[in-house]
Amino acid sequence: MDIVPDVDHPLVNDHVVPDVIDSPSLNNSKPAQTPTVLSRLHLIDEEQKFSAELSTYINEKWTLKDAGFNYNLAAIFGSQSTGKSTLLNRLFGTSFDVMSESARRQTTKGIWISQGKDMNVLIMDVEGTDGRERGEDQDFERKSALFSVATSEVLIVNLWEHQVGLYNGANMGLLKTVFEVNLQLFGGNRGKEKTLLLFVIRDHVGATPLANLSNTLKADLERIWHGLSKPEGLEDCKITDYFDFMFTTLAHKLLQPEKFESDVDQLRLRFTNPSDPNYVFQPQYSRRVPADGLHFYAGGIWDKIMTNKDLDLPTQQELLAQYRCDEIANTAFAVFQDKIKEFRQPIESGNIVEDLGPKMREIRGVAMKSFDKDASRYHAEVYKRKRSDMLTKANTMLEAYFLGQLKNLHKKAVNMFSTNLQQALRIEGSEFSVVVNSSKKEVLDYFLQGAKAIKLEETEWSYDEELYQLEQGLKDFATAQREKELNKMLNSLEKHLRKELDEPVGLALNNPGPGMWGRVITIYQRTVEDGEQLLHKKARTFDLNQDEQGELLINLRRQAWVLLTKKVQEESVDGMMLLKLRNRFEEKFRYDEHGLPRVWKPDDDIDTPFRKARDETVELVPLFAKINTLDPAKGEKFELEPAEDFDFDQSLKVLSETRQQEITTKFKRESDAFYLEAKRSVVATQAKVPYWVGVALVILGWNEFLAVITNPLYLMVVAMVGVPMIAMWYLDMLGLVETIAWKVYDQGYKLAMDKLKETMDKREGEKPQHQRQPQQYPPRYESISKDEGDIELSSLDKKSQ
Ligand SMILES: Nc1nc2c(ncn2[C@@H]2O[C@H](COP(=O)(O)OP(=O)(O)OP(=O)(O)O)[C@@H](O)[C@H]2O)c(=O)[nH]1
Repeated sequence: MDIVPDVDHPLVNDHVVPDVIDSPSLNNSKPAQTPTVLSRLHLIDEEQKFSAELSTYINEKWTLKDAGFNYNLAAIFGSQSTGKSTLLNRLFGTSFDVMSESARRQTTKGIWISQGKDMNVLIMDVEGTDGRERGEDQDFERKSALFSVATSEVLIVNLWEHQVGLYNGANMGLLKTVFEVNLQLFGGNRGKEKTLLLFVIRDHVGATPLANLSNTLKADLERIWHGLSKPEGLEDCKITDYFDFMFTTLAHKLLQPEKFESDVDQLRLRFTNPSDPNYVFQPQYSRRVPADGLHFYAGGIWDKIMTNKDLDLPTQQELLAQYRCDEIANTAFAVFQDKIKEFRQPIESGNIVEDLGPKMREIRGVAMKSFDKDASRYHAEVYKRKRSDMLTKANTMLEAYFLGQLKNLHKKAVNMFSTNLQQALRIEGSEFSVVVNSSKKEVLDYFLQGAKAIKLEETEWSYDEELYQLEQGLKDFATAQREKELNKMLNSLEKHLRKELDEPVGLALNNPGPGMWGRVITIYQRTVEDGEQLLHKKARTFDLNQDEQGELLINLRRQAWVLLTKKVQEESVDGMMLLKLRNRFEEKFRYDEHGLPRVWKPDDDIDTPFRKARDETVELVPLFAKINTLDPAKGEKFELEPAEDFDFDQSLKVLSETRQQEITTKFKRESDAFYLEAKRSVVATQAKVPYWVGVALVILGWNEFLAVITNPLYLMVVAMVGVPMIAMWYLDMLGLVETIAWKVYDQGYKLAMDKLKETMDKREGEKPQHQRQPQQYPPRYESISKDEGDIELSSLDKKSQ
């Protein structure tokens, strides 16, 4: 086999990642005792494909995920088989393939990358330049040079001592390529991003001092630089604008192995010890690519190189920053979203989340911190932009909760206002306007405090609109509440008015007479005065203005008046009127001037007092025709302002002409009963049967008497009819029986006549038209005159006799 491991290494198969390698110690030349896992990656293979595993290696195998900028990247260049891999393995403890001593063939193909042992340094072992294996095709050489310059801070140029000064050697061709691609990459950014070229001169036997060798190399480099065709505007640029140079030598590995080892140890310090005067990873060489973004950045660059597009590093760095910042933001945002989820349910169900402001602030802060930690390493402008995007996005999501909480605060404030108002108004003597103002202040303070607590910094959230809405809402609520309370007050005032009016007015009307309406108006005026005083007292409580007070007073007077007229109407329905008239009539007819009940004697004149009493009573009816509004106190007529739904004149009317007549008629009929009763009481005292009539009755009726008492049937009939008759006679109720009998007779007669008329109509209808006779009916009950209420006194006299 051609390929053998380095003399100090165990066997390493070509392109196979070893599991365990005994790496040399980095601090001294003795081999390390502990086996160490070191993984290398074929970053760009022979097919020029970029490995998709770089990210996995960085994050998992090399544990550089959180290294940020705290890592360095170097690449090694040089002709084939010049001990590049050997040097790297020695320097960094890596496990790159090394060619066997015997067969001088290319071992490194493409680009390999590995982490240095116990250090945050990544090393790229680049395929050696020679042209022998790839023929004259320098394509890959150029591509790999471009890739290495774009990504690495330090380029190690490996060459044998005897190659120094051979201007046309492979190394000089390589360096020319490096210079060209560097100009292509950083042409416009001169001085900003420099690359360090570290020349390692191998197999230095010591005949020519390093200073001479480096001067020769420098001269060659200058010459190459001058020979380059530079881009426009950069014709005068110097090589030192883009490169720093460092030169060192290593002893012959085979001839001076110990010296070789100690040289390597010294050289390693330049890579590992920042305080070393020749420390290579200086900040000016950094490509500013955080470790977690290297896979994207390097992949993007290789992609550009392969597609032969202009490779513009700043753009690449911006692209990287955009990609990574988005990735970082998404990760941070996922955690953020998960955390804020807990607010959703309570806010949507109308609750107020305690400490929402501090909680939102903390969750947002954690998300932004997590973003800042990783993203701040990237392109400053992009980072700033992405940070602002993320903040806006987070604020937008939180704003929904801010607004939701505001709404809930608003609702709660209104509820508090309502409860406070209700409670305060229940307290006796509390003034509405004072209660409203203090409650309003309290709930607005509550709302403002809650709203301020949830307004986060770096937002343009505003609660002004909600505050305005709340103020309006409270105002409307207070107005409605005031209206309600006012109505309540007016209702109780109405009750008060009714109480004040009802009884006195009823009394006044039950004692009808000329001064009746005067008394009623006096009662009304007194009630209104009382009501006005109450209203004035309440006006202060409700903060009523002059206009409102004036309107309420007008309403009060009208209301009292309506209540009064209602009472008058109630008192003047037929039943009440008849009662009033009957009472007055009884007073006059049944009682004497001393107020004692009258007992009529046979010689007494009943007709005259009856007529007088009835006429005087009937005279009262017209009094109820209309309310007389003459105020006795002022001596002038009282009047109320008319309104749309109130007609004062109409309200004065009590009894119409027709109703007056009806009531008069009804009353007259009722009074007849009193007259009859009076008459009957006189007849009863007159009806004394002579004694001989009794004797004659006994003698003449003896046989009949015996026939009756001996015949059970007769006896029963006599008992059934006679006993009730005797009882009624005894109780002086025969008059009533007589009245009923007459009524029954009258109704029976009417029914009979109607039936007869019906039969005759029927018969007449069956006859032909020319045979029909004009109808004649028997006269109705004769004793009822044309004016039904007026019973002829003569006929009444006849009947009573
Ligand atoms: N003379 C001498 N030979 C060395 C030195 N270092 C390594 N070699 C030998 O040089 C040969 C090539 O070594 P590699 O490390 O494979 O060289 P390379 O440059 O990586 O080779 P490619 O990857 O094929 O380009 C091996 O046989 C090594 O033993 C050295 O310092 N001096």
